[in-house]
Amino acid sequence: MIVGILKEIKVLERRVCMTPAGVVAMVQNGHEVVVEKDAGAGSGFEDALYVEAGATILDTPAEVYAKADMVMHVKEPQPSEYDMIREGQIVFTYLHLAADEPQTMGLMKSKSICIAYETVEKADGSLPLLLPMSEVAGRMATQEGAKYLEMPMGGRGVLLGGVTGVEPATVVVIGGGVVGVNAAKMACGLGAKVYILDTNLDRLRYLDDIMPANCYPVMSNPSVLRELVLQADVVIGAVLIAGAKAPKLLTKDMLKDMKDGSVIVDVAIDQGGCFETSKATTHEDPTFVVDGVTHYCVANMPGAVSRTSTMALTNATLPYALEIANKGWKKAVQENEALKKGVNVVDGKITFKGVSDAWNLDYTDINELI
Ligand SMILES: NC(=O)C1=CN([C@@H]2O[C@H](COP(=O)(O)OP(=O)(O)OC[C@H]3O[C@@H](n4cnc5c(N)ncnc54)[C@H](O)[C@@H]3O)[C@@H](O)[C@H]2O)C=CC1
Ligand SMILES: CC(=O)C(=O)O
Repeated sequence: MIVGILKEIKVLERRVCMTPAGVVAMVQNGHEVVVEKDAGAGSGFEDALYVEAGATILDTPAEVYAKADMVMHVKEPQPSEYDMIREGQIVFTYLHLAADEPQTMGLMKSKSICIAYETVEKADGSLPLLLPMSEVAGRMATQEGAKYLEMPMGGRGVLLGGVTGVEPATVVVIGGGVVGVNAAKMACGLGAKVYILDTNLDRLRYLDDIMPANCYPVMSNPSVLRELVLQADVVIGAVLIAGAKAPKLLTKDMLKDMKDGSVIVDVAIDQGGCFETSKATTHEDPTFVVDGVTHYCVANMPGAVSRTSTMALTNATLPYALEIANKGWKKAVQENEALKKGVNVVDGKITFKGVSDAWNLDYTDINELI
């Protein structure tokens, strides 16, 4: 198979979807790899390293789309790319289609096979290709919260951990999954008072066992949330209903009673966001203020720490990319249930329920197509 590695084009997105080490593995398995010029430069992987690994460098995305059987990205294809995608081509990347109607339509029209990293799901419910970026985004969420609490950044001038004789900040994390735990771990390590909310009692029990003493796992419901966000200096949104739009948990009404200069970080923005006032921002202009509360809503947070993220992401995606390349998408999906859950669009048909529900489109069971 010919595998195409595209350069990211979202604002200040510097990750790349395959390291030179990944190219070596592809080539060893008998595949040809074409890499768009400078695709890895933002993560410290120059073109020469890809050539040494056995890849060919192409100048433009159009050439990569024209040549490859499977194209890989980190972020979703942008509108300028929809018409370059060929019928029957495999597109393997983050898609987040339940939050992006134009992209859903663009990919349906392309008649390609679109496999979303974020909906690949193992039998235990874990999301192996979302997990590494959730670890990064969770850890970053606390850093961003701490940064925007500083007075020169428009915050209320509170140090997350406090100091001797002065109480620490209160951090409320909504969602106790991978993002939530990583955010809470960082906030606890810095000495904040941390509440972590989830609706899954087993998960809360687990968090109660493993988290440090300054972390309080709490059952999430609207009245508890209202009470806690009023005390909060930082609120981190980290809920997920896999592949579906995020529920709006922090309402406009709650927001207006929050402390002036407090910060909310909506990590779930890639699934539409879990705060009513959220709208996606970019690394170029990451924040905006509503009712005195700073909103940080960057949909590709890990892009800011591109080298760490590229390595963490490709550690997870490479085995799946190799399986698709080695077997072809149909056989790979027939033999790997986790990968099957990643298939969102096939030949113009939506095969992921969360996406068809989000846009009122017909749903086709993937088993009818393989
Ligand atoms: N903005 C960015 O750059 C990035 C965003 N993300 C996003 O972060 C979100 C969270 O991802 P993960 O932590 O990996 O998911 P996860 O599945 O590990 O955790 C989600 C948690 O939310 C909980 N939950 C669901 N509904 C809830 C509710 N109403 N109240 C409280 N908790 C609730 C679930 O029980 C689960 O424990 C996803 O939307 C993911 O796509 C992930 C990485 C990067
Ligand atoms: C999860 C995701 O969309 C990202 O890492 O950008």
